[in-house]
Amino acid sequence: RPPGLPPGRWGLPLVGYVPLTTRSIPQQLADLRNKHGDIYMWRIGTQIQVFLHDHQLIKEAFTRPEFQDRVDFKGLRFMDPNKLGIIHSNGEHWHNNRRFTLRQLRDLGMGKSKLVSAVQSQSSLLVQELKKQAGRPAPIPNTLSLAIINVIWHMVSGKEFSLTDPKITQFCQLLNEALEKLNLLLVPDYLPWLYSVLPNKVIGRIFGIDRTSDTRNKLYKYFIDDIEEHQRTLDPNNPRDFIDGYLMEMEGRKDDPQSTLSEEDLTVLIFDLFVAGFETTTNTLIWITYYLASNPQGTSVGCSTVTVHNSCRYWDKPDHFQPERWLDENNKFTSKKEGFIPFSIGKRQCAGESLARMELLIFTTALFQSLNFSIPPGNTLSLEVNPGDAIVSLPIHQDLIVTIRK
Ligand code: HEM
Repeated sequence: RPPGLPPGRWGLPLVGYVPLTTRSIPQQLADLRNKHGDIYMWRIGTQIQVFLHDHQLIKEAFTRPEFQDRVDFKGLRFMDPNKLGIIHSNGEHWHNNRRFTLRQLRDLGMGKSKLVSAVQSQSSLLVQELKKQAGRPAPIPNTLSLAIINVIWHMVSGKEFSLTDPKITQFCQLLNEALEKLNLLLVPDYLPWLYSVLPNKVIGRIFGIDRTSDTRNKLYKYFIDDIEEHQRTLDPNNPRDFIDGYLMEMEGRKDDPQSTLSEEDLTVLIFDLFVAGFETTTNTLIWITYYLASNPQGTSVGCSTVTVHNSCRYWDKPDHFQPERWLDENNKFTSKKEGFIPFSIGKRQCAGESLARMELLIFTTALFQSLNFSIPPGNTLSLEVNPGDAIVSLPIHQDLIVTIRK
């Protein structure tokens, strides 16, 4: 064990600390925090992972350049071999794409933009769909995922799919498949000695790398088709969307040897926007319906997924649903609070925060203006995190009853 490490879980040689428990990852992190304090480590496989649990500490660390680069996960290279786009890129390449993405998201989502109208129309379609299941126990329909996908499509390429178009259903399935496989794909990165005992081909087969590449190629096909169509129809005096913006920037810098812009990079960047913006927003909305179904008096809620959000240091009764904690002394809503960092802090903080906040506001308002959500009689609703996922805090899929508001 190297010196200077914080306390925590070390575990066995080669495999590290493997938790033999049904407790979810956030619950285990909370246990570790209670035992070891604000900084501790967990050796997962042979990789040492250090966790920080204090708002100020996180801020101090994540705003420093040393914490800006992504870990070089081999598993993720199967998704994106050249580390393009924004999520896996580093250095100048990442910096350029991040600046471009933030600017585009700001310009496309401003004021009463077409993007705001797209979010409003997708939320109305979802409400109509939910009305069809009024009065009977049923899970939140897949339409929610399709609506969130459509918002990102709209931003990226100025259009959206009809919800009955089989192309969007297939796209949604592919995206879910790619996201589900991410956990498995990363396993060999935590057990790197596997590469010296097994041929790459066998590792590829066991950990789903082959199948993930296939899923990735099918998803990329959607983006490549759209990029080609935009190249044919681009009017530089009237940029329509994210793709047009990128193509114009690429053209403007075509003689610049420092430029990192390319069609391939744009394809990965679009994929990254879906990876980062789909599951997060969809599941936050599902959590909102669950919390409101369990607490019919409630008015608004922010979904917290990390241990800081459950720390008594910042929150009185952190595990209680208390929407009034978001009101200041003058009863005014306040969205910024010490101990609330759902979009992270610092250099890598969420690039889509403004879009996500706009979507959450419009969808939540549309849903709760027309509908009530409740727990089916005789059932209980679990607000536990689905233990199967380590990356996003997924809710467990359960039935709710939708009632139409008079
Ligand atoms: C409720 C919804 C969302 C939540 C809670 C959320 C949260 C986060 C968090 C915590 C990170 C930092 C991850 C890290 O440590 O590297 C992140 C990164 C990112 N998010 Fe979001 N996000 C949401 C929605 C969105 C949306 C709608 C988009 C855009 C379509 C988006 C785009 C991104 C991108 C591009 C990054 C990577 C930034 C980089 O590596 O520089 N997110 N998000």
